[in-house]
Amino acid sequence: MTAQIIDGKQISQQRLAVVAKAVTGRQAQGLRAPCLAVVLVGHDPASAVYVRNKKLACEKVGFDSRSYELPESTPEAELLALIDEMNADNSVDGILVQLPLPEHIDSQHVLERIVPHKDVDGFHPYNVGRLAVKMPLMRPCTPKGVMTLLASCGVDVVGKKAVVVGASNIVGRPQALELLLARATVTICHSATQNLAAEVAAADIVVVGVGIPNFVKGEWIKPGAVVIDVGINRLPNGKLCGDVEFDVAKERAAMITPVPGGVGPMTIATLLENTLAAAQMHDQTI
Ligand SMILES: Nc1nc2c(c(=O)[nH]1)N[C@@H](CN(C=O)c1ccc(C(=O)N[C@@H](CCC(=O)O)C(=O)O)cc1)CN2
Ligand SMILES: [Mg+2]
Repeated sequence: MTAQIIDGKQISQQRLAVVAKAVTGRQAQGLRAPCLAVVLVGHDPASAVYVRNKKLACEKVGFDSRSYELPESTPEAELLALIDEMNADNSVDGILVQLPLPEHIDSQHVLERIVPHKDVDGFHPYNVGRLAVKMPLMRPCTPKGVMTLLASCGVDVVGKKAVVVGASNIVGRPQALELLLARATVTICHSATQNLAAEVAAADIVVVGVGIPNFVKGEWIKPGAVVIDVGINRLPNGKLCGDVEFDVAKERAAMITPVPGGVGPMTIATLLENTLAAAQMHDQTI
């Protein structure tokens, strides 16, 4: 079997077109365009690319965006003060602080400073907690984007055995909560998992986000499984690759996401969907 390659780029463009239409609709009603504030601290080259792509996506759908590019040495207190300003600013609907932050800044402090209704990344413990108690509000973009991909490809998650490899706050943990919300039977694997190959081999749906090239071997994949690769690794030759051994896995899976062009573009489309939702919630409070 050769897998269907899931085209995340195309699906993300369809989602962005829906967001763009909603912006035009808002403006026709006399409402302003949603506004996303993006904060980048330091000069991590990958983060700079992601932030630029987020700003371009905002332009594409007609959002306003504000950009704050702060030096690597920015004190945590200064960043917290900027967040306080944006929290209080009625013209800002969504606030995003690009991760990772420099070592001297406590990321959790920063993420918890954003008011939950402007937390379009869905990283505030309030929003993670809401997802855990089946009352999602702002949902982390990558895991929600994965659920959109699965739904767009007609994958029925209910009752399926889903295995999430990686337990990070950005991907693995919220991904497991999303899959549980969708009524899959979920296993989370991490660095202390005893027999990873056997766990993966039992899965109907595998989502991998560990940040190690080719970490999940193609021969572990159950024939007919759906494989979602969240990893984005830059190889010494400059090429990008995921966390799954793609060439072998694609000969066993029913569907698989490529890297690039799979989950990555969905993360940005979902961020814009969350920002639109934040603006809609904001309309209801004024
Ligand atoms: N505040 C946040 N920080 C980080 C997040 C996040 O969701 N919020 N996730 C990642 C990085 N990320 C978004 O910020 C992200 C990563 C990759 C892509 C993407 O489109 N990738 C492309 C390839 C792009 C390239 O050429 O490098 C793809 O996979 O096709 C979008 C967003 C960590 N930080
Ligand atoms: Mg830190």
